[in-house]
Order: sequence, then structure tokens, then C-alpha cells
Amino acid sequence: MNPVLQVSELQKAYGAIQAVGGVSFEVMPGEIFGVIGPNGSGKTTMFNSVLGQIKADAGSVRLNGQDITGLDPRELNQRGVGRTFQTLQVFGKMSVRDNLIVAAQEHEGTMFGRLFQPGDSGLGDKADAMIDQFRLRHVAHKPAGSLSYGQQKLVDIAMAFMSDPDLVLLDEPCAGVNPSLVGGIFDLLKELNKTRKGSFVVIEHNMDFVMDLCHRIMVMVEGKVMAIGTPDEIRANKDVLDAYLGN
Ligand SMILES: Nc1ncnc2c1ncn2[C@@H]1O[C@H](COP(=O)(O)OP(=O)(O)OP(=O)(O)O)[C@@H](O)[C@H]1O
Repeated sequence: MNPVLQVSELQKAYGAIQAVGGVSFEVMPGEIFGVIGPNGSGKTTMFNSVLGQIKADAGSVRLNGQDITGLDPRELNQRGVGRTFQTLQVFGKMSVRDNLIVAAQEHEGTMFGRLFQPGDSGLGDKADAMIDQFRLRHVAHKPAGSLSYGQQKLVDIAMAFMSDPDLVLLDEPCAGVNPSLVGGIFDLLKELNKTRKGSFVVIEHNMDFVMDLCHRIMVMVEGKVMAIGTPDEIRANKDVLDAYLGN
């Protein structure tokens, strides 16, 4: 089996700070791959370099064997890579349903939805199916900005899945979410992984969430990979316990 994502020797510095110092890992088809590490260990910088949000200084990124190093986020989206951000990216004044339609339109390369009120453009059924899967039916026609933070987070995640991506990168899906909604996000990601057979990369500080959700986990410390392994291997790793989990 060939990896979906292959990151090799990725590097990114901000002046004297080596935010990402030669990170390599692979994500296999259908795998949920977690990324953990202390604040400032380079997780988001690594993500943004993989996703073309920022330009890496060195290293390469391959998607299904093809070199995608340096492609911009729109090109990546059209090649089947979805993402969520640490901060919400929903359009507050648009309805939940229209947010989902716009996300799919962007994948198809039309800016129509951003420029005008989106019509259905054949994507309404798909948006409705996603709304049902994410249990958002009761708020589907409300402006996304009027929803609770946790519900907006669900909309944000649903938007990433509207393009039927092979690979989705989720940056802290639980951050700021009321604990009562965290279980819902967990169940959804498990279900999406099973039904859509996509691969996910998940940055998350919630240890129970990440340990239960992920097949393998990478630990980053000071811009480098300290360990990659199954949750049990990571829990038992002495270096990881000393540097991170034991705190
Ligand atoms: N735009 C930037 N300019 C300068 N330094 C930056 C910038 N972005 C990140 N850094 C620095 O790079 C290092 C890695 O930051 P990064 O946000 O990638 O870590 P992180 O592991 O995602 O942290 P957190 O868990 O807090 O989100 C930190 O020292 C941070 O201060």
C-alpha cells in the first residue's frame, strides 16, 4: 500500500527560530494520523507548509506519489486535500447550507458563491446530506454566525468534507469547543473515516481525544519529530513522557 501523504525533510525558519527542522512522516490510506506536541513545537507551521499556506525553506510533499510541494491551497483543494483552521473560517452572514455549497463550489474552481448569493448549482443535495450527517438540520437555514462556537466548528469541519477529499487536515478540531460537543466531533470523525475512507491528519491538544481517535501519532518537540507510533507506543515512550505527556 502506498502512502497518501509523504512529507520529507520539511524545514521552515522564522529568522533565528527553526519552527520546523527537518520533519518527515507518511500517512497511509484510511489512516487517522495525530500530531501532538507542546505549544510552539511547530505543528501549525508544519501543517501550513504542507498545505501551501506558507512556503517551506526546504523539503518535499507528495500526495498519492505526486509532488505537490509549494502548490497553493486552492490547487491542493482541487487535488483532493481539505483542511480546517484553528480559527473558524465560516461566512457568518450566510446560512449553514450556503456555507457548505460555497465550500464545494470553491473545490470546483468557481468563485460564484463568494461573489453572489450562491444558487444551488446542483450542490444542494450534497449539502443536505452533509447537514444530516453532521446533525445540523435544525440550524441549516440560520446564519452560520448565529450558531454556538461548537456548532460553527462543526460547520467548518463539514465544509472541509464537501469536496470529497482523499485527505483532510484538521487543526485543533476541539479547541474552544464545549466539552459536551467534543464527543460529537469524535463520533463524526470516526464515522467519516469509516464511510468516506479518507485519511485525516489531526493536530489536537486534547490527549484523550487524540489517543482514542488516531491510528498513529507523531510527537513534535522544538520543530523535530520525537516519536511516531501507535497510541500505546506513544503513551509508553519515555522521551515523550519526559518532554510532554508527563507534565
Ligand atoms: N508568523 C510567524 N512569525 C514568527 N514566528 C512564528 C510565526 N509562526 C510561528 N512562529 C514561531 O514558530 C514556532 C512554532 O510555532 P507553531 O505555531 O507552528 O507551533 P504549534 O506547535 O502549532 O503551537 P500551538 O500548539 O501553540 O498552536 C514558535 O516558536 C512560534 O513562536
